Amino acid sequence: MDELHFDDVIVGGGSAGCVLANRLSADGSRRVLLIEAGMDTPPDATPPEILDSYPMTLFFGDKYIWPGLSAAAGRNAGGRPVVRAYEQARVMGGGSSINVQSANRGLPRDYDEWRDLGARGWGWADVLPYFLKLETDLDFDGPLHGKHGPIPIRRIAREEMPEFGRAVGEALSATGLPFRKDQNAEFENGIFPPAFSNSNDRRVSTAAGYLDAATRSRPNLTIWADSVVEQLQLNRRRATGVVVSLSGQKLTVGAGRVVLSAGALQSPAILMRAGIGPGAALQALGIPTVIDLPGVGNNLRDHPALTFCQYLPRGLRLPLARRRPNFAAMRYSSDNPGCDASDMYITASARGGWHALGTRLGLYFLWCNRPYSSGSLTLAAPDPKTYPVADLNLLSDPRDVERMIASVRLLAKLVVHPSLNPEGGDFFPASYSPRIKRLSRYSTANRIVASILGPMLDVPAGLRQLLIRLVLLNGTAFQTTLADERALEAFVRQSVFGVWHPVGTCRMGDPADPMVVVDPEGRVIGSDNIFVADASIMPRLPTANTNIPVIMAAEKISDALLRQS
Ligand SMILES: Cc1cc2nc3c(=O)[nH]c(=O)nc-3n(C[C@H](O)[C@H](O)[C@H](O)COP(=O)(O)OP(=O)(O)OC[C@H]3O[C@@H](n4cnc5c(N)ncnc54)[C@H](O)[C@@H]3O)c2cc1C
Repeated sequence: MDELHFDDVIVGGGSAGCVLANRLSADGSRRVLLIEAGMDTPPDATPPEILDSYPMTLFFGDKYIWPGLSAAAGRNAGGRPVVRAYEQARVMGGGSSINVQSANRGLPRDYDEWRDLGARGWGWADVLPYFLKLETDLDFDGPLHGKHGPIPIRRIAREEMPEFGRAVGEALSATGLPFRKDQNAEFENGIFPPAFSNSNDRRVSTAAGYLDAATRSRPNLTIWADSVVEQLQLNRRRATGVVVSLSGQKLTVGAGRVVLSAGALQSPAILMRAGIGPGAALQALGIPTVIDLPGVGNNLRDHPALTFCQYLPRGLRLPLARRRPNFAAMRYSSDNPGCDASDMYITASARGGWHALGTRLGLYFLWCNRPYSSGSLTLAAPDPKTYPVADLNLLSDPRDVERMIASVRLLAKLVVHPSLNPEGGDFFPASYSPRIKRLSRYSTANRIVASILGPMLDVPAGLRQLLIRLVLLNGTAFQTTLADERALEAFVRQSVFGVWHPVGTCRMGDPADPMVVVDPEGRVIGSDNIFVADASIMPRLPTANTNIPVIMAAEKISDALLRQS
């Protein structure tokens, strides 16, 4: 056998790719190659910032992301796309190595919806065994929890909450929603302690959980890091291999099967460059169509989100030594006509940044968990070095913008609570504007700037609010925006961004549906041996962050691939 030939070539060692590498190589008769563009994170040499329970420094630097990647998020007042940086992982473990570690499954109705949209065999009863398989829940057991999987999941009990956790719980409970304990098994609305893929206050990525030392020592598993797949090679509808760029050298690797796990932006781009996608658009770029699949790149979805900060009185601040700052999550219903229940989500953290400014600020994420808007991903050029064009097209559906506006109002009302800080002027949008992003990067210069700005916030409220307005808000108090319907809508449209959950660009479903890209086993429609297993295949967003659903999907497709071997 040719030395550079593998039975399974997995493209992308992210949240999904590491799962596939483990599960497929468990069959000792198959030679498996995992190729990751970013650096490796072996068990004994994982950088401390990746292990850190506090992740915010990771994605405000270029080391572990695709530098310069951007996406159109909302539209400005003139209807023009607002293009913003869109951080996506480039490191072993992918998103699971840099994300916030929130570990949510979503709701049973999400997967029943996938099934009803044509993804046969992906209803809640079908996917639950894979949610159980992937986890070791450190807090709960019973029929809805796994105890033996590679990803540990834990929460911080209310009794162990620092003062901020208790205060924010009290503030959110003004909604009348009950406190609940387990967002992965209680499917009603409520205020939950967030669940995290984390053990002993250390991140457990899929690289850590699935590519442990024992798995890495399997003789039939080869792992190439710092290696970029530039091309999928085809003979008609069959993949024969991939072209890899490795330290400036190009290498061709033969493959019995190719599994694309390069994420929702890159997997469809790899397909399109190989001639699998919307025929007319490919031809316009001079790419001959091999399989005309109009759904490739279509159906790009993310949860529309906004972020806010609140100045915290001294007693609510979290010492930097306590790493994990997230203490509450609220799942609730907008009650907007025509919208599903449990469609909105708010999380609260006791730290707005890693520096002296951030430690004085609480951070609130607000997002719509059941958006109706969808966008698209297109190729700008056939060249693999040119990023695809991502248009999240957030808020194109009026129901999405209406719900975001109402939720901003709700959050602004809830947090101005005596247990937190009753001063309305101390609550203001962060929304990761370019200015806030620059200040969030981990650097000595920012440490110095923040160590000057931070203590300046501890002045009397009037002065502080003036400072916030002038330095962070371009002059206009947020309360003025809140009081003006049109200004608030313009703010929401301008500031909305995706919460790093792109999905749907290689939608899974019924092969008879012309917009479907992969069948329920992950096989690209019309191809012999090309599969997609990552966030791209999701027909719709789950009512949750996407990492745990991606791992579940990778487990399920691994099973299907093993059955075919
Ligand atoms: C900043 C951030 C915060 C997030 N927070 C959370 C959270 O708290 N909880 C949660 O559930 N979800 C979160 N998410 C989302 C979640 O992490 C993703 O949905 C998930 O990681 C996607 O998994 P994936 O396997 O589809 O893609 P990825 O994990 O992105 O993996 C794709 C991998 O493929 C590699 N790759 C791409 N192209 C090539 C190529 N041509 N050659 C070789 N390798 C390639 C990439 O480098 C990457 O490592 C977050 C994501 C980000 C980016």
